[in-house]
Amino acid sequence: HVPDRGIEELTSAPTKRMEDFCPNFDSFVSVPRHVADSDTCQAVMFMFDDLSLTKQYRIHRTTLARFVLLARKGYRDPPYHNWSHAFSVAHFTYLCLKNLRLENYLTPLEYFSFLVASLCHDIDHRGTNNSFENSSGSALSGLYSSEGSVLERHHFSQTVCILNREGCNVFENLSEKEYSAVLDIIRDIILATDLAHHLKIRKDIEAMVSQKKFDVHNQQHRYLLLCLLMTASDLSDQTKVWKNTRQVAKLIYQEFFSLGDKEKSLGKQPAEGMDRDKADIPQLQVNFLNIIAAPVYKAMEQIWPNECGVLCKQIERNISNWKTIRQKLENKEVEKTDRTIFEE
Ligand SMILES: Cc1nc2ccc(C(=O)N[C@]34C[C@H]5C[C@H](C[C@H](C5)C3)C4)cc2n2c(-c3ccccc3Cl)nnc12
Ligand SMILES: [Mg+2]
Ligand SMILES: [Zn+2]
Repeated sequence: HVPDRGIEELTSAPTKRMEDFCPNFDSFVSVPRHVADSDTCQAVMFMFDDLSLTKQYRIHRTTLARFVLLARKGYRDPPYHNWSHAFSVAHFTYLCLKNLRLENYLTPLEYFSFLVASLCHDIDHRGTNNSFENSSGSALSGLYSSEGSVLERHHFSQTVCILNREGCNVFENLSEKEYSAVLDIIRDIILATDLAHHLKIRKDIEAMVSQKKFDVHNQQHRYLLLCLLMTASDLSDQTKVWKNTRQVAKLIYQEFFSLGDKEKSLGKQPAEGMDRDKADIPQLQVNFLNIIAAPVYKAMEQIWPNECGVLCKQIERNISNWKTIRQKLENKEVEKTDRTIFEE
């Protein structure tokens, strides 16, 4: 049951203008985690309106409100993979749609699906990971382990359930054919958020962006671009100011270490990055940012040098900050405690 109070508030006249949500709301320098939790659903409605999606696809306000509220309700409350993450990912997608002129790179249905998929890409996340789902023989792995990307298939399935709910389908005015195309695009985008999948295709992405060969008529090129941009949105906390990056790392390792504790209680040895007794967080983050995150935004910079330079610069600053913390720990200048790593 969707909270009616929410629908009333969301469908009545908007109480906030863009700048009221957070400073520079439509610029890459803005920090969506600074938007008040009580304003996030209204801010999502604003994004659909501001991108003219509400008008273009004739989405009733109550339908959009119900959809956003149900998406929010679909998220649980683990330290990181919660509604705040979903909102900040959808916000980065909005920034890309708005600042990178994606109407010139994607079809209208891909453009629309990208924002919807971003909002729903982690629905019903349990704070676990695919390796845990498979090794614990969970219900989700029973359903999806033969295809892989167990969690991501579940997030997609939950998204379809929301769209099938009475009065919640933001795609209700599309034809049968368009709706089926949209579901395929949303599935591809959500499956692309499995980092193991990203690692498999990133050579193809780099080949496409390096020779400035992007061909908007090439369906495979548009698919690779959507995968790149979705991963960029999923990791976008790393392109923000250091305090945000550091705070997010704290949440991620809270989630990782709780999972590691759970694996230990099941008599399993967690991976080093999930083991609170072994993980060297500054080192792990320097590696993650250098090997996985930075190349994502460098690939974007090859297509949009003027707009994405700021993202690459901020990632470099954040890497350098992790290196400074690592150096202090190595020099034994400071104790290796959460305070040192996450608060100083
Ligand atoms: C800051 C930051 N650090 C992160 C450090 C590590 C990993 C991580 O999953 N590593 C890998 C390392 C190899 C190859 C694959 C599969 C597994 C084996 C596990 C990935 C993710 C991290 N991450 C994410 C994120 C993105 C998508 C899903 C879940 C998450 Cl948590 N978003 N932000 C961050
Ligand atoms: Mg995910
Ligand atoms: Zn995510």
